[in-house]
Amino acid sequence: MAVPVVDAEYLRQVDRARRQLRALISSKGCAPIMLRLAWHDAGTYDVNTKTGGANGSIRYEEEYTHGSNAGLKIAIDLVEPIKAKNPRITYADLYQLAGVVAVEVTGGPTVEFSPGRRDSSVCPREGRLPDAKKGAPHLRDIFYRMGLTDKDIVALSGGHTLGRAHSERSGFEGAWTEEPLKFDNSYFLELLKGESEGLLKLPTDKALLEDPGFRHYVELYAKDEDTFFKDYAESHKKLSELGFTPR
Ligand code: HEM
Ligand SMILES: N=NC(=O)c1ccncc1
Repeated sequence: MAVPVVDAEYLRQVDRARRQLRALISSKGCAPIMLRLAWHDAGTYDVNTKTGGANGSIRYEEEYTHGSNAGLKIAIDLVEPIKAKNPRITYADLYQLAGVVAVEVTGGPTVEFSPGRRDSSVCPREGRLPDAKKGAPHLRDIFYRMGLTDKDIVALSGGHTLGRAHSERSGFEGAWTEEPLKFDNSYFLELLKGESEGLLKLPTDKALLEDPGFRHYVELYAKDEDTFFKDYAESHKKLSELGFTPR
């Protein structure tokens, strides 16, 4: 699909959509699923073939019906009225803007947003997102394929400070933290605390503790929330621009 022309009107619609997303996400408490939508659209990127990435393809039934995307049609439908009111914005930009606003309205760091992502009608085959039942080697296979690093893997896993698992979607159940609508470093504090009644730790979450390369960052972020926020903002921007080069 065509590369969007980011002119004054496009930028005006981005500002308007940002305000509308803030209102929607704050009023509905849907920051977690919006962040998951943005990450699942972008996380299909393959740096070797330059396919997938933050291109809006998750809006197609072929992709949102992938097992790993269970539940995300809710987020896709929630943002559709904002797309209708701001038609110049691509879905690719809108989904990433929703992810950035979700982090902002829950008290997380400001993530820089550059508009201009083009929409694609090509859906990647299922299997590009991580399998929660696996461990460190799998995490590296998946995220290195995106072009991301160990630091990105741990910082971005901090996104599990928000929201919860739903057994009917993924087979897992529960939140990772005591305050699932507050973006902070509590995911890392809970990881180091060990098992807590009622809180979730996925096998992939536990892998961050068992692998020395990952554990270094878990301990850093548990100790220093400012450093977590700085590193998270950088990694989230990288994730949100997979397959896109800001002009
Ligand atoms: C590191 C590999 C990852 C794995 C294996 C993983 C796995 C999962 C699983 C199984 C769920 C539960 C889905 C459900 O049942 O509703 C989930 C939820 C979630 N994930 Fe991840 N995730 C990963 C990385 C990320 C990243 C990078 C982000 C964002 C930066 C993220 C953000 C979220 C959020 C916000 C939720 C909660 C959604 C809700 O409350 O509806 N995850 N993740
Ligand atoms: N955040 N990641 C997820 O929601 C997820 C990733 C892979 N499989 C199921 C769910």
